Amino acid sequence: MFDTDGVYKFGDEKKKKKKKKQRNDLKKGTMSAEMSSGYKLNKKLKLAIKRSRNTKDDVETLDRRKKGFVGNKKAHSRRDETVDTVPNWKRKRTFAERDVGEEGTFNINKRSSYKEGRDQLKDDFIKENRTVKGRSRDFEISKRKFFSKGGRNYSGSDSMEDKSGNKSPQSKWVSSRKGDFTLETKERKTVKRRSHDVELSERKKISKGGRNFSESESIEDRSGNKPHRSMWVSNGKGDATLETEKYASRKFRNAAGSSEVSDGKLKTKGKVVDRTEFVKVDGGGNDLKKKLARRKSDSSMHFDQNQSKSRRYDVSTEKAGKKTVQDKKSLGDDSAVMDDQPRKRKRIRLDPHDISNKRLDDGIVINEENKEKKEDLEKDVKLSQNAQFRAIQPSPSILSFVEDNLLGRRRLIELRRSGYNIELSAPLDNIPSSTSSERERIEESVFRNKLAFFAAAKVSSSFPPPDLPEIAFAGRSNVGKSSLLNALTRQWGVVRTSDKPGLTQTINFFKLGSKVCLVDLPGYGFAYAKEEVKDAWEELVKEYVSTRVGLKRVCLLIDTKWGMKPRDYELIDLMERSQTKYQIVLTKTDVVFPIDVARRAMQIEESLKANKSAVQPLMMVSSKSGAGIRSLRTVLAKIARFAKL
Ligand SMILES: Nc1nc2c(ncn2[C@@H]2O[C@H](COP(=O)(O)OP(=O)(O)OP(=O)(O)O)[C@@H](O)[C@H]2O)c(=O)[nH]1
Ligand SMILES: [Mg+2]
Repeated sequence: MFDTDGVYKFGDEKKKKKKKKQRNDLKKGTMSAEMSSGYKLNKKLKLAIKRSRNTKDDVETLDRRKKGFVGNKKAHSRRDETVDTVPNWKRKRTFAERDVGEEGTFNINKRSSYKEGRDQLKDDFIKENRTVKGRSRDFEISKRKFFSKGGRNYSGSDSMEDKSGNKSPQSKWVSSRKGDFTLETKERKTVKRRSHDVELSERKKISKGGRNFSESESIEDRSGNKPHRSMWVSNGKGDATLETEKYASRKFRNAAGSSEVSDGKLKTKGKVVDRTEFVKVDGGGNDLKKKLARRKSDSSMHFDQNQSKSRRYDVSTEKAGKKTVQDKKSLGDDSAVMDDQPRKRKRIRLDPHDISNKRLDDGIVINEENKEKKEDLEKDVKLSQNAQFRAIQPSPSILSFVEDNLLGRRRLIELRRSGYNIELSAPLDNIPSSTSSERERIEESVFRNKLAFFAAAKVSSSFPPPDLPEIAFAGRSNVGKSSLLNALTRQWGVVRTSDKPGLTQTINFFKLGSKVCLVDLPGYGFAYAKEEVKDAWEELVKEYVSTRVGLKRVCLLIDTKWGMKPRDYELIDLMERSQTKYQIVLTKTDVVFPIDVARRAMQIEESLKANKSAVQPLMMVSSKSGAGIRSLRTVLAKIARFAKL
């Protein structure tokens, strides 16, 4: 037989007899199925070996091909397809065609040409078989190119499409390529039995996760073709194709035992994105490939998320263990999700079982609600305080006092209309309707005396002897105690002032002539000082106001804007207990409206109605504008005048 020529030349007589017996058994049909398949496979392998050795002897091969062109149209067409993929073949075929056309030697022998054509077909199969095993990278690439190029030329010519009933253009494209299916069949035959079974079981499990894979399997059964390509085709979507590519690459690795595929994209096995690029590159001019390329960017994010999954998938594929199946199962699920709802991948999918988001949101809502409620309550309290303050109706005496002394925030035009010289720094300290360009003299002679500092005490033991009646100025820090001393005496700079609370840290004694002593006390409450220091100040002040002999009056200064504070009440209680006379002096009245000055005065008077040591009337001053200063001088001058030690 021609197909055994060259094969049995290398064997001895025993082998020849054995082979002959096998051949006869095969012809008669007495050989077992297992022996038959082994015999056929062995024969093809030997043919392949021979052909690989004889690839360079061109003369005989050319003659065979020349006859094959004539005797077998299918072989001709097949060779025509593959010629594009192998440049050497193309060159040889062109030479052969030219010879055939010129010499006309192709109608020599019909039977021999038929045999030669069949031989050529088998050669093609074997060559392709070798390629699948990974021994020819170039042919692998060219085969892929051929697949991508030649598919559309045969569109609709395959009966498989009709059997499967798949109307998708992708299925047409693939199923129409009959040669592809044949190749796949050959590839699958060369795959090791074990890996083949594993792959089949894996594919079945993967197909359970996605509707499209199930459809593809049904198509396979009906068409009778290999499920691998059917999957690739019938999914009709880029994701399914990716799955197939992964599957194909795995199969190549398993079949050939080689991890080196010539395409650089395939070398990065674990990355599905790269395989997508591979499809994109190879599928030039195909709509499906364009879709894949378009959808690559959409699916890349999803793949990136599952990248670690894919890596595990590849590693575990080699092991073909239980975990591999689980991973593939999950991968199949993902692909099924992508196939079913590709657009939903763009959305941020919230896991309904993920309680963290839900609780977080709920918590935020609850907290916000609580915060809003608290804010509302606080606002209500504040509003109620403000409402209460606004609801205060000052007495006529207080209102008249405020208006007479131009207390509260006033415009310059008001001051001018009232007869004050607004050119002076403290016009309200001037005499109204005065024609003098200078300030009038202080009406109280006591306050015309020079103010002189003579003692400072941090502790009670440092207090100077009580030689003069004393008038002390107490109050919170920054309330304006030191400024009031300067305003009363018009001697600016004698007592140091600052906008920072806590400047006065000792009890400072100032003699005002020989009649009275003015005492500047350190403030209490907020101040830029350590807590223990402030506590010491407070204790010193309390000791002074409660024990100081010669203390005739304590001017308790209250900021008009803020009113009485708890520490003010503490000092008041102390002075009440020690029966120290004290008089409330509202300061900084120039920063609030006149009506609010009157309200604050009314409020404090009402709160101190029952206090026995509180001296009426409540005084209202502004060291800045000078409002109420004259009235306060008058009150304090009486003390100095009538005070006795
Ligand atoms: N607008 C306005 N500001 C004032 C008035 N009295 C004082 N000030 C300012 O309030 C700030 C504090 O004044 P001080 O006299 O130092 O207050 P203090 O009570 O002595 O403060 P301590 O010594 O820290 O306890 C200074 O910047 C003053 O200019 C006033 O009647 N009106
Ligand atoms: Mg001070």
